[in-house]
Amino acid sequence: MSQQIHVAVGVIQDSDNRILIAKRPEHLHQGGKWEFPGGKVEDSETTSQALIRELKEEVNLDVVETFPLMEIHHDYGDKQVFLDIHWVTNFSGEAKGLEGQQVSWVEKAQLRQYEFPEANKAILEKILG
Ligand SMILES: Nc1nc2c([nH]c(=O)n2[C@H]2C[C@H](O)[C@@H](COP(=O)(O)OP(=O)(O)OP(=O)(O)O)O2)c(=O)[nH]1
Ligand SMILES: [Mg+2]
Repeated sequence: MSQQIHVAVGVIQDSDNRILIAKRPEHLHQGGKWEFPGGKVEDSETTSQALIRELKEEVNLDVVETFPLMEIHHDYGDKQVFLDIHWVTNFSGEAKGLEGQQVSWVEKAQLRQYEFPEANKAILEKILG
């Protein structure tokens, strides 16, 4: 039986109400699709510690405050994920793809034009209403 992967995910919104998305490198699971930045929660850390660490490592942002948004369990067949998703509206720094990935600030109304992993459909429903 394969283990579920616990992932801390940030829906990062700036003062113009734009959302930060990043393109997953092709060689990764769900590669080539756009995602909300985040990554695996390590055994030694809380979800919020993981989120702070991942957003610094991946997109160069210093998180100040987060609020729980939703939790999603999804089975991709080859991988089971538990996405622990938080709003991030309070942060500092300039967003940069520090792992070479493309990052983009997108108007909410434009988000549906991007291809996301299947599990993200519920996130889009929630934030777009
Ligand atoms: N970050 C993120 N991951 C997502 C989203 N939607 C979704 O299904 N996932 C899945 C894809 C991956 O299977 C998993 C995240 O794992 P990952 O490999 O990117 O984790 P990581 O950033 O810690 O990367 P790694 O260096 O440990 O490999 O969650 C999303 O919006 N953001
Ligand atoms: Mg990641």
